[in-house]
Amino acid sequence: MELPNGIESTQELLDAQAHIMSHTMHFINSMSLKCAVQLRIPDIIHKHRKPMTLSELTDALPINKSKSLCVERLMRVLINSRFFTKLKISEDKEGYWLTPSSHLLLTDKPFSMTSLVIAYGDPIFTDPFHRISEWFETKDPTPFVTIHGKTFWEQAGEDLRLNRFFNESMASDTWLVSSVILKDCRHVFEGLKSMVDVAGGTGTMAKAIADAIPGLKCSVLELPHVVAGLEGTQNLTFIVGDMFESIPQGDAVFMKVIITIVMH
Ligand SMILES: C[S@@+](CC[C@H](N)C(=O)[O-])C[C@H]1O[C@@H](n2cnc3c(N)ncnc32)[C@H](O)[C@@H]1O
Repeated sequence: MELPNGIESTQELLDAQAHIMSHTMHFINSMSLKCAVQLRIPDIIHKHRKPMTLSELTDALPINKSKSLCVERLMRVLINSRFFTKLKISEDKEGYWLTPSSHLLLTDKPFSMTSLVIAYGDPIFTDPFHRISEWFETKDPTPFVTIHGKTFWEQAGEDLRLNRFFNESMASDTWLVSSVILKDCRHVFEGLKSMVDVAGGTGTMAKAIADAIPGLKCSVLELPHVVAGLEGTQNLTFIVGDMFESIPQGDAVFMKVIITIVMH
């Protein structure tokens, strides 16, 4: 067998093929994760309170039972990506159990990331990634604009569903991050009198910081559709504006998930 140019051994040939296959199929990991959240597999296993066998899990799932064999395949993908683990129940039985990551996929629990998984797995986010090469040929600022003819933020301003689920998913992420920041980096905010959270979403971070630091007044600069109907408090103010036009004065400026997402 003649090896292609640039490949020196059969092993290198097979490694290169596996490498390409792995990256080509990688989207299956994201979609399997989304499916697990939609089917509430973490909740079902958690509610069972002990490792769950394949047949117990299949019975508990709201699925067409003719698909039960595929549950095993789905769980295999999810175990491989460390969302679940398999534990021995008895000599000849194993059961699925949660990992630290799947504890964050329980609904209605602190730090739940389910809304983020669903939001980022939505076609509104994934479709533009199918069109990146086409976007490179245009002058459009993002692939989202190539598909929808407007920026993501403009679209969210017109589409209530998108606005709601995006804001919710950001708030859930921020809930977790704000807890860690206030636990480990509280000293950064101490002594400040005012702080502006630029593009601060629905104010989850600013509220957490303002509540934790006495004497600190926080404001959130945001687009109108994000803060419509939200009311501030004595130490939290919502300001409608465009961060590319002006940023209100403050002792400190806070930005989370802005530089890479909004600045282009
Ligand atoms: C990825 S989200 C991050 C939200 C928040 N910082 C968080 O981490 O939860 C980006 C935010 O930027 C806001 N945004 C986008 N363009 C903006 C602009 N020109 N001026 C102010 N806010 C903007 C969006 O409405 C959105 O809430």
